[in-house]
Amino acid sequence: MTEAEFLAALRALPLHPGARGLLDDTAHLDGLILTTDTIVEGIHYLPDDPPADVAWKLVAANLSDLAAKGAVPEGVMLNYPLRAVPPAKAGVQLGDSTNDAYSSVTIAFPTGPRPSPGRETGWDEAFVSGLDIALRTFAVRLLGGDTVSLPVNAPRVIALTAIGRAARAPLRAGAREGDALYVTGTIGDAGAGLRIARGESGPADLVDRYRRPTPRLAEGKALAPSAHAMMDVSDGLLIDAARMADASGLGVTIDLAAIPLSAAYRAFAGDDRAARIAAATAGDDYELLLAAPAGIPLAARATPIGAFTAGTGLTLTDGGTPIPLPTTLGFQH
Ligand SMILES: Nc1ncnc2c1ncn2[C@@H]1O[C@H](COP(=O)(O)OP(=O)(O)OP(=O)(O)O)[C@@H](O)[C@H]1O
Ligand SMILES: Cc1ncc(C[n+]2csc(CCOP(=O)(O)O)c2C)c(N)n1
Ligand SMILES: [Mg+2]
Repeated sequence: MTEAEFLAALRALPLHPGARGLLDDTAHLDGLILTTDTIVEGIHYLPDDPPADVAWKLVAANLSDLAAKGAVPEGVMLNYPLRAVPPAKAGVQLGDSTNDAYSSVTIAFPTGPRPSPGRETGWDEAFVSGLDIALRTFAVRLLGGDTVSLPVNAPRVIALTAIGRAARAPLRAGAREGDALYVTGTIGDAGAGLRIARGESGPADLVDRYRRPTPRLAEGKALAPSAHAMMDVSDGLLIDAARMADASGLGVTIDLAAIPLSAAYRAFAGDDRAARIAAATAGDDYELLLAAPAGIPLAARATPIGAFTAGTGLTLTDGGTPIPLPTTLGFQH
C-alpha cells in the first residue's frame, strides 16, 4: 500500500470532526491544535547524524506543523525507543558499526535472556541533551510520553506529539481562486544538505539546514491572519502545493523561476531548470506555503511563486512558459 492509499483507507473510518477529514497538517480540538510526527533512522535522518540533531529535527518537524496553523506551542509528548546492542558490540561507539546499510541488516529477535537496552555509548544521553536545547530554543515543555525497547539492530523510530493553541487556524483547504501562492525562506537547502551529508562536497551550512531545520513559528503566527490557507513544506514544494490546491478544490500554477533559492544552494547545485526542480521536489524544507490575495502586504516575508486557478492539478511554468511536470513531485512513503 502507498502512503496515499493508506490515508485514503483511513479517511473511510469514523473520523472526529477535529480531524478535518485527515486533509490538514493538524487536528483541532477546542482551541487546541494537535500534531504528531515520527522520524525513522535511515528514512528521515542518517544513522550517523548526531543524536542531538535528531532530537532537534524531531521537535522542529512537529512544531513546523503548528507554525503552519499560526499556533503557539503549548507542550510535547515523546515516544522513545531504547535500543539493545549485541553483547559483542557492547561499548562500541555507534557510527563505527555496520548499522548504516539497512538493506543488509539482520534484526535479531532474542529468544533467550534479553540484552540490556540503552547501552549504545552515549546516544540516548546526547539525544536528551539535544531535546533540552530544542525545547528551550522553541520555548516549549515536555508533557509526557512513553519509553520502549527495540530489538538488536532495529532502526530507531522516534515519535513526538505537539500541542499548541491558535485563535484562528488557516486550513490547507481554504485557498480561493485568484489567490497568490507564497512561500517563506528558501527552498532546496535541506535536500542539498542531505546530498552533502551523504558524501558530496559542499558547505556545512546546507547540512545544517538538513539536520536542524527551523520551524517558522513567528512567521506562521504573523501570516495566519492574512492566509486563506497555510501548510508547511515537508515532502517537497511541488507535492505540498498540489495538496493544498487539491484540498481547496482548485488548480495551482507555480513558476519555477520564482522559487526562492539561497546563494549557498545556487553555488552548490546551480540555477538551471534541473537544479530548480531538484530544490522544489527534495522536501525537508519546513518552510511555510500560503494562499493569500495577490499584492496585499504580509506581516512576514514570503515570496510569491504562483497562483490558484479554477480547475485541478499542478501546472509548472519556467519564466511564464509551461513546462512538463517532473516524474516525482516530492517525497512519498
Ligand atoms: N497513521 C495515521 N493515522 C491517522 N491519521 C493519519 C495517519 N497518517 C497521517 N494521518 C493524517 O493525515 C493527514 C495528512 O498527514 P500528512 O502526514 O500528509 O501531513 P503532515 O502531518 O502535515 O505531514 P508532515 O508531517 O510531513 O508535515 C493529517 O491530518 C494526519 O493527521
Ligand atoms: C536519510 C534520508 N533520506 C531521505 C530523506 C528525505 N525525506 C525523508 S522523509 C521526507 C518527508 C518528511 O517526512 P514525513 O512526510 O514522514 O513527515 C523527506 C523529504 C531524509 N530526510 N533523510
Ligand atoms: Mg505538514
